[in-house]
Amino acid sequence: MSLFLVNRYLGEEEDGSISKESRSQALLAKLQQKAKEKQRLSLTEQKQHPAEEQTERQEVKKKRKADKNTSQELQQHKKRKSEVVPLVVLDSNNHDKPAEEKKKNKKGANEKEKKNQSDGQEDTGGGEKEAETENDTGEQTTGKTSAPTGFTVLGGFENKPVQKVQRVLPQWLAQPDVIHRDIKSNLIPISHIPGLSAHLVKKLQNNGIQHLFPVQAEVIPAILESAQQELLIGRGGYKPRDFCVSAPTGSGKTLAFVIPVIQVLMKRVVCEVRALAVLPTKELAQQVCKVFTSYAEGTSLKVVMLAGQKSFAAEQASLSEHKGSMRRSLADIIVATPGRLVDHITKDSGLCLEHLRFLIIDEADRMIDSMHQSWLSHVVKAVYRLGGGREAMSIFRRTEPAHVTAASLSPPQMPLQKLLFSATLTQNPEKLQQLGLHQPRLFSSIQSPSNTLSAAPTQKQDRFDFPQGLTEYYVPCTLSKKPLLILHFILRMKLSPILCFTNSRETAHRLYLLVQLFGGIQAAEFSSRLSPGDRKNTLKEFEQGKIQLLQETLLISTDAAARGIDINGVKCVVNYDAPQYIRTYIHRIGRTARAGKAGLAFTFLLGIQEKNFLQMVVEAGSPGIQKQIVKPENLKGMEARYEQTLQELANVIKCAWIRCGTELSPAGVKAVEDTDSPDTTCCYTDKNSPVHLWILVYVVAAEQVWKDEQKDFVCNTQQPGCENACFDHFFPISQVRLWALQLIMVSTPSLLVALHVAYREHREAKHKRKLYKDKGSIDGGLFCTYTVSLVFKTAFEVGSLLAFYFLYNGFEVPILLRCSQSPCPNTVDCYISKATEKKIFLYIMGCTSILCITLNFVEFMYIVWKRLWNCFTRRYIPVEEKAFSHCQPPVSIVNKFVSTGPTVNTQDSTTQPARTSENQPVQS
Ligand SMILES: Nc1ncnc2c1ncn2[C@@H]1O[C@H](COP(=O)(O)OP(=O)(O)OP(=O)(O)O)[C@@H](O)[C@H]1O
Repeated sequence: MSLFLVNRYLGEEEDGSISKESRSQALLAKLQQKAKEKQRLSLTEQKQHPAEEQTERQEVKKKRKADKNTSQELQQHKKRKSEVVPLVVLDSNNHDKPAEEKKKNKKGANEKEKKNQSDGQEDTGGGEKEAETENDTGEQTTGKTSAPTGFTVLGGFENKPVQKVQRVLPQWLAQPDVIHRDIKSNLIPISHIPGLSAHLVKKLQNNGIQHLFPVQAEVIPAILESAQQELLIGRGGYKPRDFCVSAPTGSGKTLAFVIPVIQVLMKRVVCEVRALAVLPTKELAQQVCKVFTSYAEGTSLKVVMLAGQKSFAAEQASLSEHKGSMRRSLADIIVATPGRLVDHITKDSGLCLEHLRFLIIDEADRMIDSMHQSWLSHVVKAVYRLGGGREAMSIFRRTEPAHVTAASLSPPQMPLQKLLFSATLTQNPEKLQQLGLHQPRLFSSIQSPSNTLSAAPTQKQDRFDFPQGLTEYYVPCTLSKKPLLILHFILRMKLSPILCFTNSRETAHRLYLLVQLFGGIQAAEFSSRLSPGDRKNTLKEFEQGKIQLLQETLLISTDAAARGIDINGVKCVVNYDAPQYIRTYIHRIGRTARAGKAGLAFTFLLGIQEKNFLQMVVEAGSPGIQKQIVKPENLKGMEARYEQTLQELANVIKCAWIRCGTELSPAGVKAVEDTDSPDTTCCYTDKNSPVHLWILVYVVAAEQVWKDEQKDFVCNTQQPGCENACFDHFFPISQVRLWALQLIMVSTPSLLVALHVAYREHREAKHKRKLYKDKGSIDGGLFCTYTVSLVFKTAFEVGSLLAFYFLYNGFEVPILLRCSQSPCPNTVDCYISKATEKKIFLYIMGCTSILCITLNFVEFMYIVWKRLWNCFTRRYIPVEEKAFSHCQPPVSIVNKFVSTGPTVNTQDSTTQPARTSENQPVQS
């Protein structure tokens, strides 16, 4: 019925020069004028066709009457059917007709309306007609035509297409302080940063930092300036503005808040919690806590972490101590995860946030997503806990932020300043609103149309910035080829260390087992399967593996390591499974190309994923993702071994099921592997087992040879004691016992190795995953144990051999011995039984010892040589690898083994290398 269509969004009428008031006045005048015109028109029409109208009215009346009858009938019918609620049909005209008929009517009405307009309103112009046809404004038009005659039509101006609402960002979001994207060419010397304390300058220099990155150079002075009035009040008595920082991954955001917060808090007198950094995961909290601790060293500031790494009680003890009724805070800066933080707040564990000055929210977009946990409201409540009573009058009185008025500003207030950091900060004001920011100021490196007030209305998603040194590729593949591809990347393309992301922990685990069985790669798994402690160790070992240049290193991870984790020296990130969200993609690939370095990111894409993924990446503002096709020939060499590994994996899984009867765990798999494989570390000790068995047989045989030793030692004398003295002289130590002693001594070092191996197995079983390298290799501490054991074994063998030689006159066992020992009266003749047999046995023992010494020596030389060889081959990196490590455009390295087929974008052609010897696989 209503014909007022007021377009609230004035789209094309917008003119920057016209003020809002004048625009609305103009609109009002226009509306009034059009209403008058319409009224005049309808009056004229009424005068022109009074007879027609009369007939029409009668017809309408008749129709209504008929409708009324019908509706009454219907009502009665329905009443009869169910006597529940009487149905009142207000307008049977449309409601009782079938849908199709209604549509027809509508359409007809539309057409009629259009005709009327073209006939009667020639002044509306073609453009409007077009607009009406384009936009299906059926409802409004129907409303217009179905207006019963006899009513005064109000307004009645022509329909306009409904304008799309333009996204107009608040000014602080639309016009941020721009941060340079290129780190390398925008380094700022520390000395150029105003207001940085000497202590921090020295600390930075000690940590090898001479220049600050652009984000640090912008944000640090800004935060320092906002805290110029020390801790109590903001500048000029006002609350300081909150800061939001959006900069690419690896651009140094952590230091951008650590440095100013430390500098501001350094001057505090009483220890109270004044800074709280909230991070989404334990690993991140740990990382940030480490940076805070490092820069707080040498000051009286205390940093405490609340992330569940320690027990709740231990964390509680680290927060405060009580002396009588007095509470003393033990923390100035707290780094926490939201869950644990809320635990401490709600359980009143002694965490006092009443003096909180800085609330740092790192990975802010993720933290906004976790807002349903209402951690922020808990924090805010804890901060403004001081309510009525004595404190209300205090100078430190804090009230929750509300509208700024003269009254609210009159008492000075200790402000709570929020600092938000993220590489993918949302530009959605509704989301940001949840954080209750106070006059926020945005620092951003994004140069997109969204930075202008007339943001593109078609923009479906936020745009983000990508690290400068990053080169992105996608690799079209099939599901079955993915494992082969990752093996190819690591073994043939030598892109190690690789950080490989999967979408689920099951995929991560399966891939990990496969790579382990394939061999030649030091792989580790990082997912929620592991305990936090193990995750920490895994990251550490992965970094160390890279430092030690041990082997090809691969970390297979779920998105647990996608955000914020700073792993030193990751050359290449592989998205084994394509990420579903652009933010996930940006954070994953951001684990490489950090701090201005170069890096590669590969995404394996199935045919079905290609279109959507590429569209998502391009819309997010990627500088360009290139296509790489790995030729099937390049994978051929590995296929046989891969097939074999798949079979092995199937067997291993089967055996694990049979033996363990449980879910396949690395420990279970290892147990099966160890028994199935002939070359295990356990077998180093077991390898000696046949030898020992053989020796045992000897011992038993020797017992037979020597059992009559003293009984059959006969001397030609009656003098008591002489025979004993002579036997002792010629056999100072029983040969059998000496030999047994030799066996014990030689076996002891092997026992040490066995114990070490058992300890490692115990650790792996405890942590339910494989912690050590290949079964056959003696790595880490086991290498030392094994080498020491070899040295000792050899020494014992040599010692026993010498003992035999000197004690038994060079393995001589004569039949007749001449003895003149006391108490023998003179020289007497003594006879040894089975002398020749004993001599032969001694020779065999001697030869066995010599053989063992030789074997030990050869083995020792072999493992030392192997170790040296590994170091040698690793130290001398092939020229092309060196080129890569010196940040040459990584494209050439990629193309060493990757051929480019038909490409999607033109950049591909530039990445195609000439087929030279350099492009051949580097065989180690
Ligand atoms: N001024 C600097 N000079 C040299 N290295 C720096 C500097 N600032 C930071 N770094 C190093 O850069 C790396 C990345 O820094 P940081 O982890 O703070 O990045 P980020 O922006 O927080 O990344 P993300 O968004 O992934 O969390 C770290 O290893 C850090 O030590």
